[in-house]
This record gives sequence, structure tokens and C-alpha cells, in this order.
Amino acid sequence: MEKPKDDTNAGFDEETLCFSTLDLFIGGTETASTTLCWGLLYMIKYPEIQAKVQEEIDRVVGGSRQPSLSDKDNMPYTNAVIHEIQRIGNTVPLNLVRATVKETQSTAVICSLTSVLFDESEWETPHSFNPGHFLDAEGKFRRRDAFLPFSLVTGERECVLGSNWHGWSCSSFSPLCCSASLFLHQQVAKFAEKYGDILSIRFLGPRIVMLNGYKRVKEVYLQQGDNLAGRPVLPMIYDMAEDKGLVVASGYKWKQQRRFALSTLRNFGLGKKSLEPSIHLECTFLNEAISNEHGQPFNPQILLNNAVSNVICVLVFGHRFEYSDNDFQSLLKNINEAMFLDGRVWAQLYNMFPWLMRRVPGPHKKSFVLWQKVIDFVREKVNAHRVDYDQSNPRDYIDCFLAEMEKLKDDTAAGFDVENLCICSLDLFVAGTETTSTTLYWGLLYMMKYPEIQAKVQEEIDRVVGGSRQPSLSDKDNMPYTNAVIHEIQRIGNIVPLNLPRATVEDTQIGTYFIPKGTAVIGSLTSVLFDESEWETPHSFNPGHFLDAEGKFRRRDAFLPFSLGKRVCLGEQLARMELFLFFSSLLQRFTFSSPAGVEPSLDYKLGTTRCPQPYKLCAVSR
Ligand code: HEM
Repeated sequence: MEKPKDDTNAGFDEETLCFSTLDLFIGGTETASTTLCWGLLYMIKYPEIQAKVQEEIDRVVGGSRQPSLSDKDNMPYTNAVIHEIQRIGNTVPLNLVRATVKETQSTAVICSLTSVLFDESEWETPHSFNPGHFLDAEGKFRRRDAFLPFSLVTGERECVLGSNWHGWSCSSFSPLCCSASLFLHQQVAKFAEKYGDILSIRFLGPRIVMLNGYKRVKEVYLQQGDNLAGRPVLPMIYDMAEDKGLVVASGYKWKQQRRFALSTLRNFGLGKKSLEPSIHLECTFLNEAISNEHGQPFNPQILLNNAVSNVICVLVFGHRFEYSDNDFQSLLKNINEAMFLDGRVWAQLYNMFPWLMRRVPGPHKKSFVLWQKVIDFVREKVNAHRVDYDQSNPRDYIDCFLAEMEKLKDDTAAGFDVENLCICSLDLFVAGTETTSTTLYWGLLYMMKYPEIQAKVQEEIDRVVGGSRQPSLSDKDNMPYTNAVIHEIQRIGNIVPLNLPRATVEDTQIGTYFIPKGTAVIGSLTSVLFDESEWETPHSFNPGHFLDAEGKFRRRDAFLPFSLGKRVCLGEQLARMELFLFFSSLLQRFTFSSPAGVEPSLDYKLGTTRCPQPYKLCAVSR
């Protein structure tokens, strides 16, 4: 770290040190020990081979000293047996994924080691345990070209410890994990083309079943119903909130909490016209804050975050937060950062090796600290409610929950307790903030990128609503173009690309496959929102996807950004209301453009959600 100070790209820093050490540790443990496990198993299975190895050891080494590497050349049979164990044990069957470095768009390449170690044109009896593969007619050790369990010797990513050390690592784990989420959401579609629309993927951790394409995702999510209503236990989340809340709970507790949250939020106007005034008020505040920027470049992300968050805050906590409230703004920034960290390599490593990651430093520790601050904030709100709570006059979700706690005192399994109240409120607050505001953040970016589409939306708003009042939900049916643009922003924004994982509650059949109880299942939303058999131009921003020949709004079955089935997004109706009212109100008041000389970039940042790279815009009053 001290030597090549100027070369920051070489990665000589503390974080890389932690990860490289982790790579060596894991790569040097799991692989070699698995091979030894196979070795002993084969020795039990073939006692006559075991006896021949022992005869050679006794003859060459004797019993008074340990076998040494210098004996190896005199022990061809033992050496052949070890090689054959490695060949037939085939512990890294698919090899580690490589990615092309030049002239292709990060294509994943897998050179299957199974196909090499069992190649029928290379091995005499590929499927039998036969040390003879490595012995010549005179019983001398014989090298074989197709013996490549460490991957390829000439490849730069051959196992670093590999054949000299008799461990078995094969490349580095971090690039694999780092690319895992990217790899999953971009490459799974390509694998689906080749292997079908049900894939089973295993990245060092438990098996995940991936469903691809509108038809398959819809069929499985609807047919499996309750059976697919579980969530897998992810150590990173479990260590923070156990199985509390709305998003990660499963079973009876989840059912009770979801039912209660939906009916309570509906009572306060979720999905109904009665909520419109509170969203209108927030639109007014947001527009005012934006006009205070006087057309100068600024990043609207935190403002959008705050405005959207206020809508759910009124429902859950009973009040909104001023845009000048620095504590609240830094809380929103914490959520933003924690959600980003939770979608990164550290969280994936944590979920794979929790026993280890609990002990090593790194950004995953930061994520815990950030979430703890958010939980403390929610707990403070809950405690304040408990002080002045009046059962006859419930003000918000928290008050209603406190009332339900008294009613359902005896049903402890339903989760009506203070700890669960904190995490349920947190879930509503976070899920209700990040997703909708990220969609609006994409929306303004697309409007800058396609000013002609922005102008058509504004023309429709001017014609239907005019400038003297705010757009209302009752205008929506008369604004098919604006509605189509919002839908297209949600489709192409694809903010939850892999959906949230589900888990099977019972052993089950998906297609022709048997899926054991507790398996994680992911219905990829990318594969649905970009399904080439459903969308005319899946990769272009095209509001025409949602318009018929006469320019009327056209619903599309494959429009599933909120997922579907038993755990479909609980806030779908709220989000749809918010998107229409905020978006049309913003375009009624402003024209958005990129700062002079800056070309809007559609690059994204992938954390838990898929978010635009931070950008600035100019909002000029109309
Ligand atoms: C554009 C905005 C939004 C998008 C794209 C979105 C998307 C999603 C998706 C894909 C899921 C996973 C569904 C599944 O497992 O199949 C989900 C779950 C959830 N969403 Fe949303 N969401 C949005 C807004 C909201 C809002 C405003 C709220 C606040 C009430 C909310 C609350 C939730 C909750 C509580 C869950 C978990 C439901 C459960 O596990 O039963 N979401 N959302």
C-alpha cells in the first residue's frame, strides 16, 4: 500500500486488503477440503484401491516418517489416485464465470470444467473412478492434457494457489460477487434464451430459482399463490430486523400484518380520492422549492425524496417534514446510502458467509449503523405516540397499531407488539419513499433526454387542465399521453430489476422441476418489462407502448413493475396516484433541461434499486 502510492487503480487500499484476504481464505479452504472429502469417500467405496495406495506408501515411505513431496515421483499410483479424485470429484463443475474485457458488452463466459474433465474424446472411461487414466502401461505416472481442474494454465485467471499448492481456488471471488447482481439481471435473460425460462442458479450460497419472461413469471406467481408467499431468510436483513415488519416476514405474522396495514392505510385514504388534497399540498411545496432554484442547475433527488416521503409520513407518523429540516434530510440520505450498500457486493458476501462477515470490517458494517439510525428515528416517533395516544381518535397507522395491540393481546404470533410496530412503520416509510421518488428521478431525466416528448405532455396538460388549478386524478382519463409517458418511465426505469425474492412455503413443482420447501424464487421483472415477445421496442423509450392507434391509453398485461400475486406491492395504488399527481404538476409548472453543454446520461447505479447516476437539471418556470 505504501509503495505504489500514485496508482490508485491498482487497489492497494484497506478494503481490497480485506477482500483479497477473504478470497485467499475462502478459496484456500473450501475447495481443497471438499476434494479431500471426496478422496476419503472414494477410498471407502473402493477398498482395493485404498489398499494399493497403502501398499505403495508402506513400500516407499514406511511408517517412521511422514510422506514428503520428494517421494511423489516414486509414488505414481498414489499420485494417479489423487488426480483421479480431482477429475471425478469435479468440485467446480461450471468453473468460475469470467467476463470478456474487450470489444463486447461485459459478456459472461463460462468454460464448463465438467465438459473437460468428462470429455469422452479425452478419457477412456470418463464416468468411472479409474486411476489408470493417469498411469501408462508400465505403471508410471502419466500427465493428461484434459486434466484442468484448476482451470487453464495459460489463462490469466487460473487458480493462483492451484496445482503447486494442491489447494483449489480458481480466480478471485470478489469480481464474481461484485458482478453478481449485475450479472444476474443482465445475463439471466441470455441464459434463459439458451436454457429455458426456469433457471436454477447457485453462487456459493443456497440455490435460487429464476423465472424469466412475462408468461412464466405470471403463470408461476398466480398459480403458486400462497405457496410462493414466503420470503427467504437473508442474514444481512435478519441480523438487523429478524423476521419482523411487512417486507421480509412470512407465514401467519406476515398475513396478519399485511391485512392490517392495507385496511388501515385504506381508511386513511390510500388509493382513494380523499388522499388527493394531501398530495396536492405536497406538490405545491415541491414546486415552490424548485422555483427557488431560479432555473439554475441543481440535483432534485433529495427534494423529490422529501416530497414523496411526506405523503407516507402523514399516513404513518401523522405529519410531514419541512424541506429545511436538516435532520430529516440526513435521515433520507442515510436510507439512500444504506439501500445502495445493501445491493452491493458486501451484502451479498454477508448473505453467503454471515459467520465471517459479522467479524470483518467493511461497508456492510456501515449499512448496519445507517439502518440503526433510521430505526431509532422511527422508535422515537412510536414512543411519542404512546405518550399522547387517544384510542377514540386514531391519527395515523401508528395509533391504529397501538389499538390493535390491545385488541390482539393474546395472539402473540400475529406480531402486534412494539418492536414489530417499529419495523412495520420503517418498511412503509422506506418502501414508500425510495421507490416512487426514484421513478420520478428517472422521469425528469427522460424528459430532459426527449424534450419533444416533454412538450407533448405539457401540451396535453395545458389543454386538459390549464394553468389555473392543479392536475387531478379525475383528469387522468382525459390525459392518455401523459399517462402513457408515466407508464413508460416505470417500464424502462425498471427500478426493482430482480423483484424481491420469494420463497416456497411447501415442496412444490414449477414447470417440470421439483422445488424443495424454502427455496428462493425470483421472478425477474427485467425479463418481464423488456420481454421481446410483449413489447414492440423493449429497449427504447417509447410511450407508444401504452397508446392505441387512436391515441387512447392502452393497458398492457406485461406492465408489472409492482410484481403480482400474493405479495404484490402493497403501495401500488398509492404509488400510481403519487406518480400521476407529482409528475403532471411538475410539468405543468416547469420545463426541465440539462445544464448547458451537458448531454443527459441514462447511466444507472445499482443498489437495492436501479437509480439514475446523480445528475443536475435546470427547471425553468413556464
Ligand atoms: C413506483 C413505486 C413502487 C414500486 C415500483 C414498487 C415495487 C415493489 C415490488 C416489485 C415489490 C415486491 C413484490 C413481490 O414480492 O412480488 C414491492 C413490495 C412492497 N412494496 Fe412497493 N413499490 C413501489 C411503491 C411502494 C409504496 C409507495 C409503498 C408504501 C406503502 C410500498 C410498499 C411495499 C411493501 C410494504 C411491500 C412488501 C409487500 C409484502 O411483502 O407483502 N411500495 N414493491
